[in-house]
Amino acid sequence: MAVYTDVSDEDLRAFVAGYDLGDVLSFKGIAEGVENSNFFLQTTSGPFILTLYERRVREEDLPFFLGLMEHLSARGLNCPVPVRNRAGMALGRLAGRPAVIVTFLDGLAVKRPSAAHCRAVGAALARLHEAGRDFPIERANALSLPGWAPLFARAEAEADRVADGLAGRARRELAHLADAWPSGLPSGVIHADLFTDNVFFIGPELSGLIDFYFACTDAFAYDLAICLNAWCFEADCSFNLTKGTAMIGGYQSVRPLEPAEVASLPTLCRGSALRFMLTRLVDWLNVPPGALVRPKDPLEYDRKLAFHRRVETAREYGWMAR
Ligand SMILES: Nc1ncnc2c1ncn2[C@@H]1O[C@H](COP(=O)(O)OP(=O)(O)O)[C@@H](O)[C@H]1O
Ligand SMILES: N[C@@H](CCOP(=O)(O)O)C(=O)O
Repeated sequence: MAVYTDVSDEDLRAFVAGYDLGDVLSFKGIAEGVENSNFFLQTTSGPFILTLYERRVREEDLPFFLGLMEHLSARGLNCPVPVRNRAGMALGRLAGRPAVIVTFLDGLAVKRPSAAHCRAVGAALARLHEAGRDFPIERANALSLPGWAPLFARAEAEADRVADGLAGRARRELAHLADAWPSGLPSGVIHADLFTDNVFFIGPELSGLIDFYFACTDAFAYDLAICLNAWCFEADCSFNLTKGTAMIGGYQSVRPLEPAEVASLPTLCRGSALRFMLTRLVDWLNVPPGALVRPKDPLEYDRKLAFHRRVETAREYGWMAR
């Protein structure tokens, strides 16, 4: 359960009184999430989500995240939108943290995605990329190639305590990616964390996307690689080509990939796998005392990385430039 910061009833009521949301009916911490403290807030106006921004979120990035949700929603993408208080402000402060109330999205995350889910996610990702094209703010990806070595440095000394040889594998991967990382690919706003817990479905239909707090400006194909890693592997970390093909097909039904993007996918998948292995490793080794959080397994991404190392080209995956 990701609740790093407690909120007293008194503070909550005073905070909500600044909005036109009526009275608080119930308020409880949410048993999912890793990054921020999230609460389900029911008022006489309906359900909302209250988020207190924690450790990785820099306050200067909040206008990007909040503006992006408003921008995407205005272009027809179903995502939460920040609620403004009576002073017209979306961003407030609660329990010493930056805090925002956003609209509640109906739907459920899928635990075991099918190829049809993967296709729908691919299409939604491409729609997000298209809808973000005219978003006026840029935000560099702090968790791309230049960010990985400093991240690794925070975990290197203890990595082999988590798995034999992990430090060496990460070191070699960093060196490989420093040489092989592509540049000049089509870029724009990417979600950068579109995992299964951040996509909602109602029945078979994709109903909405949440959690834009890693969103940034980077290569569109890198976002697709993040999704391939998150959605198209089975529990035993074997890659499911049917799901991967469905996801890429869904993406291309909205935004055709350029040949250079297809050719770069294997490297982007390696980079994305290393990125999530490293953030999970750092989190695994640094759970804040008293935090209610279930850190995610870094070794899942070590295994995905091992798969990608064995498969070198888009042709070997069965991904052909179309
Ligand atoms: N707008 C929303 N509507 C409905 N549920 C939400 C919404 N935002 C967050 N949640 C719930 O809260 C959980 C954690 O949110 P998330 O943004 O993924 O947190 P974190 O950024 O801390 O990882 C989600 O898995 C979902 O269950
Ligand atoms: N998706 C990341 C962790 C970030 O958590 P989220 O709840 O914001 O998706 C991972 O799986 O490592």
